[in-house]
Amino acid sequence: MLNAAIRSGGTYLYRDLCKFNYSTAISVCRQFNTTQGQFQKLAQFCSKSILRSFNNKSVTHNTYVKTNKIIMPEEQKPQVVFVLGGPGAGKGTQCSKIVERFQFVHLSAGDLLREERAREGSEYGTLIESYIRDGKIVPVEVTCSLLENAMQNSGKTKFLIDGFPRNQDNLDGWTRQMSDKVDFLFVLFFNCPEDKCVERCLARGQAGSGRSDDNLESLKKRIQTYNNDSLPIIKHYEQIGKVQQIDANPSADEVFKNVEKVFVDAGFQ
Ligand SMILES: Nc1ncnc2c1ncn2[C@@H]1O[C@H](COP(=O)(O)OP(=O)(O)OP(=O)(O)O)[C@@H](O)[C@H]1O
Ligand SMILES: O=c1ccn([C@@H]2O[C@H](COP(=O)(O)O)[C@@H](O)[C@H]2O)c(=O)[nH]1
Repeated sequence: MLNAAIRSGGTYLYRDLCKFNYSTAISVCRQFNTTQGQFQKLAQFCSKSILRSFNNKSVTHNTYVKTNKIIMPEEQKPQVVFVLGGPGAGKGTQCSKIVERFQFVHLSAGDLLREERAREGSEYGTLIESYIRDGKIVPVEVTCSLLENAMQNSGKTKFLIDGFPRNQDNLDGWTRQMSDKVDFLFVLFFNCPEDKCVERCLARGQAGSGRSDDNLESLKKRIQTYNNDSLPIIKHYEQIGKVQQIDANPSADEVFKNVEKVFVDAGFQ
C-alpha cells in the first residue's frame, strides 16, 4: 500500500492517507516532501484517524523536524529507565518513590508476569508459575509483549521498567521489538549484598507477600540466576556508560536521596 501511494506521486495522498496506520502515514508524508501547509491540509482531511493517532502517540505538535524540504511533527518517543538489582535489593520500593517525585510510570516485569499468571484463560499461566518458582527467566516474547502493552495502555511517556532485562534473551528480544520505539536513558542499578537481599525477601515473605518465591529454596535459585544471567547484562550497560549505580544497603529514605540526585542530574524536575 505504501509503495502504491509513493508511485501515485501525491494525488493519492490526501484521499487515502487516513486509511494508513500512523507509521505508514508519517512515512508517506516524508516520501512526498510534505510541507507544513500540506501537512495541515492533510491533518484536516484525516482528522478522525490520523490526528487521533498523533494524539495517542504524544506527537509534539509545536515541534517540526526540518530535513531538506520536509517539515513534519516530531514524535516524542517514550523514555525508558531500566531498574536492575538482586532480588529484594529494593527496586520496587525505590520505584514507588520515583513515581511520586518524578511522575514516571512504574512497570514491574515480575508484577506483569504475576498478573498474566492470574488472568483467567491465560495460555501462559502454568509456564509463568513454573519459571517463577524455579527462579528462572520467562521467555522474552511473553515479557516483552506484556511490557509493550502496558506502555501503550498507560498513555504516558516516562517509564521505569523494573526487573528487566534480566538475561541475554531479554536484551536481544527487547532490542528486536522495542529499541526503535523508545528512548532508552540509563540503567538504575541497586547494588545490594547477597545476605541483605535474602534477609529482605524472607522478611517480605513472613510479612505476607504471598509470593511463591519468597522462600529460601526459590531464593537460592533466584540469586544464582541473578549472578549468572543478570549481572552480565548490567556489566554490558556499564561498558557502554549507561549505568547509574546506587548503594542499596542503607535505609530506603537514605537510598532515595542518591536516586533523586541521579534523576535531577538527568534533567528531571
Ligand atoms: N533500603 C531498605 N532497607 C530495608 N528494607 C528495605 C529497603 N528497601 C526495601 N526494603 C524492604 O525489602 C523488601 C524487598 O524490597 P522490594 O520489594 O522493594 O525489592 P525488589 O528489589 O523490588 O524485590 P524483587 O526483585 O524480589 O521484586 C520489602 O519488604 C521492602 O519493604
Ligand atoms: O523480566 C522478568 C521479570 C521477572 N521474571 C520472573 O519473575 C520472578 C520474580 O521477579 P521480581 O522482579 O522479583 O518480581 C523472577 O524470579 C523470574 O522468575 C522473569 O522471568 N522475567
